[in-house]
Amino acid sequence: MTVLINGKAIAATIKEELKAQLSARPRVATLAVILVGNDPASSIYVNNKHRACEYVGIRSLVMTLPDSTSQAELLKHIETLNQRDDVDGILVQLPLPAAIDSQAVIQAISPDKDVDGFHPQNVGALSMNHTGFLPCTPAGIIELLKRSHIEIAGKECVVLGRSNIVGKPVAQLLLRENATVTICHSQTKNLPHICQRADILIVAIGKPRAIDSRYVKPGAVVIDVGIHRDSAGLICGDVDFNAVQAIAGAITPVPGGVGPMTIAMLMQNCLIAADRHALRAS
Ligand SMILES: Nc1nc(=O)c2c([nH]1)NC[C@@H]1CN(c3ccc(C(=O)N[C@@H](CCC(=O)O)C(=O)O)cc3)C=[N+]21
Repeated sequence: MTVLINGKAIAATIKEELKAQLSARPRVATLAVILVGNDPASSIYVNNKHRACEYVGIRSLVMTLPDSTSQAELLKHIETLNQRDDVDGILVQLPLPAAIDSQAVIQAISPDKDVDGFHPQNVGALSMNHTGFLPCTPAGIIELLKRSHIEIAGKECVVLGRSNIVGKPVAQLLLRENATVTICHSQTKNLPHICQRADILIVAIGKPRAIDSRYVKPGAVVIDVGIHRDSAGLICGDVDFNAVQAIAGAITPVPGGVGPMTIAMLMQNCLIAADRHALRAS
């Protein structure tokens, strides 16, 4: 019997917990989100984040800037938000227009307000097990495994993809949880063979339905980070769900798997940011 890992339900539980904690704080937490341009997927995600904020009781300020915004203008907005004492967390939705250097933008965000966990200081903190902000998708994956009572310590984990926002940080977090971790990428040889080793397979390659049953050991846990809209308009992941669910021990659906957990972890990071902010001010 394959277990369907219900990220939507687990995320709802976490948001419920955060709502209770936030309501006990004397000061309302505030997240500022900057969206540059009008990519339809980005608009959906930003909207989902805004709705989650409203639900848990975080004040959300969404700043929508035109596609023509210059890097200098964007940096000026970030600097203003860095200085504002009523703003606890700052998120600049990615991807940014090609004319803007995302790395420069990420580095401009105060590490104390970097609720995405993308600033080099927070990336370094993750690899050294220091206090920082964990990136939301990787943190959401670990939380999904823990709340599904899936043991990580000692397990063979294979991560497909080496991006800065998912592959590399989720590998770090799995390592921190005492897994044996292999990271695979576009130049990995014998990919199906290596994936077959995995007790836990994390797929973050950005290719619709690319991973089928040849990559999966019977009974393995499969976590699908991808999100795509196919030619028929259906939302799908990087995993061919219908093919893999027959063989996996547990699997996340898309939608309703990792995506909602990313947002729940963002809400958690906002609470943490607000608490640390209050502590610094006291
Ligand atoms: N600075 C920054 N931080 C991010 O965290 C960030 C980003 N940029 N850029 C894009 C990716 C992607 N991402 C998602 C968030 C929610 C869903 C989500 O809510 N997914 C729903 C369905 C969404 C739908 O209806 O399309 C689900 O999987 O069930 C998906 C993807 C955050 N990202």
